[in-house]
Amino acid sequence: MIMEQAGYFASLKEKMRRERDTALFCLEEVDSTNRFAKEKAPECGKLMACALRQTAGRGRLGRHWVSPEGNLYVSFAYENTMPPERLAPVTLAVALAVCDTLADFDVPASIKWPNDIYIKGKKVCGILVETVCRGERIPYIVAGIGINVNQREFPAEVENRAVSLWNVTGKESDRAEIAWRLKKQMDRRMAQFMEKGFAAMREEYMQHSLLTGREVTASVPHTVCGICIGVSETGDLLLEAGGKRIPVTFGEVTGRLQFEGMPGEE
Ligand SMILES: O=C(O)CCCC[C@@H]1SC[C@@H]2NC(=O)N[C@@H]21
Repeated sequence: MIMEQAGYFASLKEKMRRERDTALFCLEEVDSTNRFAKEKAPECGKLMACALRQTAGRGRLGRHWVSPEGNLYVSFAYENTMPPERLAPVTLAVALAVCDTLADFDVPASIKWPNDIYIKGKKVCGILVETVCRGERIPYIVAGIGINVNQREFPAEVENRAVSLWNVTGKESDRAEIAWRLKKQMDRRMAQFMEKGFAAMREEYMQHSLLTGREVTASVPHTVCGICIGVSETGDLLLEAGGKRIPVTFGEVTGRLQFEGMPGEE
């Protein structure tokens, strides 16, 4: 039984009362908060949609995001002012907003490029950014964020890869407080991104980068194995292999992630 559930939405609504520029939706159950936010954005503009559970949560690369009660499932819609060709690294800005939020609760976390959030070598949060398109234009961006908060146990097939805040802190966390902080950090990072682009936050991203200095394998789409030397000003992952610098713009990267010395790592 998750004790904080009873007050979650009431407390979030209270905190959001003065945020008049953002429409808030608190949903007991929805297929996907991202799908919901994409549908509502043209009518409502800036919005925040939270759900207790999702029946068809969407993950990256067409995967399913299993969404039991106890965790945070939230999507934000923002009006986009960035030209489409400069928009790709917005997903990295969202990852930074999640790290900023977890830091507010004294939980240091790392980013596995492009936008998976890790604590102690295990994934605590997934991010899926989608767009609302009108012809050539992209009027809205939807950033969907799933944070494992009060889930205590994971299915056997993912338990060595997934972690929750409960696993890390040993206590229940207040989702309303986390959602509220996340909203503030998202507003800040999205404004920074729209105004100055990813280059303005690249250094901070690098400080959270889980892969830098590690050997990683990327599918670009052919498989490349190299040492990660960081992230470019346009948000590409940079690998060094065979004396060459190889930018990776999209796809899956893998590497040995349970190692020492990174923020939030053991
Ligand atoms: O790591 C991933 O594959 C991304 C997972 C993103 C999950 C979140 S939960 C809230 C929002 N709604 C969705 O349907 N997906 C995102």
